[in-house]
Amino acid sequence: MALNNKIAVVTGAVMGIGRAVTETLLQHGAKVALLDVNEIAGKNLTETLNQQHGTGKALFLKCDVQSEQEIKDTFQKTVETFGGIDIVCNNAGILNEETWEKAVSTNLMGVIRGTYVGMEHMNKLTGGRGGVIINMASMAGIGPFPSCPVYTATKHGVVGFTRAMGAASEASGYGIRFNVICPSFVQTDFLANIPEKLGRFSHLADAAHKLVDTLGILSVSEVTECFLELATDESKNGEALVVFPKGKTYAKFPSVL
Ligand SMILES: NC(=O)C1=CN([C@@H]2O[C@H](COP(=O)(O)OP(=O)(O)OC[C@H]3O[C@@H](n4cnc5c(N)ncnc54)[C@H](O)[C@@H]3O)[C@@H](O)[C@H]2O)C=CC1
Ligand SMILES: CC/C=C\C[C@H](O)/C=C/C=C\C=C\C=C\C(=O)[C@@H](O)C/C=C\CCC(=O)O
Repeated sequence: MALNNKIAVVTGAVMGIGRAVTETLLQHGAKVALLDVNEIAGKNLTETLNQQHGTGKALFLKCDVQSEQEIKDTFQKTVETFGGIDIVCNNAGILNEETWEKAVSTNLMGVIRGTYVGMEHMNKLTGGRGGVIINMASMAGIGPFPSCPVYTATKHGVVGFTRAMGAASEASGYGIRFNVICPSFVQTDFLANIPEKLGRFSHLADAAHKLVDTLGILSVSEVTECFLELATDESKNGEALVVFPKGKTYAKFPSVL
């Protein structure tokens, strides 16, 4: 699928990986709705992006992915402004083992909300034109990360949900592909103040930092390369693409059948 003239929604679009995904989409000729809780930075970024890529290519919409109503309203506004939705990147996520219910609501339920509302506009069976939904998980969605069990659970949930949605789409004819990216550590503000974010597991922060040293740190562009591959390659559906500094690989899962 070529990205030129496609319409995309990115959650958590103002910083880090979401911002890089947004910039990549714009560079490839797509129009992007940037959804984020950070209104001031979001508006400033969008002004800059419109100067770089052309007026009206980027649209900032304040949205907390914890709110189904805000997701519905902002996706609707995207459709009214740009004329449809072809690509959704459910990227917004936090690490906080203390306020763990917020982490579940943001990382897992936010992805499910964004997926289901996105489908209302994209599903070919209900008048949409199909497209691709790419969710942001983590390597912690593949293996257990002892210092952050709830974060691990949310990311395992995102991987399982996305794979199941890929299979459901194929079986139902939605015309939407569903894929998930599982990066190891990425150079963003997300990695700041890790011990504070681990709550009752802050005593395991040193082990987490050692893992960062062992695995190394990815640049956001290494993640956007994965995004581009999963967005443009029409053969990819229900895939989990794991990326770490050594390279990227499609995850293989044991079959229970
Ligand atoms: N940085 C890393 O090492 C890794 C990050 N990830 C995942 O990638 C995604 C993005 O992470 P980063 O860019 O590193 O984080 P970041 O902290 O740099 O940026 C997150 C963005 O999401 C927004 N956001 C947070 N809560 C939100 C909410 N409830 N609704 C809407 N927007 C919200 C923030 O305002 C910010 O713009 C997350 O899902 C994270 O779990 C996955 C693997 C590694
Ligand atoms: C502290 C969390 C910071 C960032 C989270 C982000 O999503 C990045 C995750 C990157 C790597 C994930 C690693 C997953 C680890 C596993 O698969 C484990 O099974 C490895 C085993 C031990 C880890 C060492 C430890 O923490 O004790």
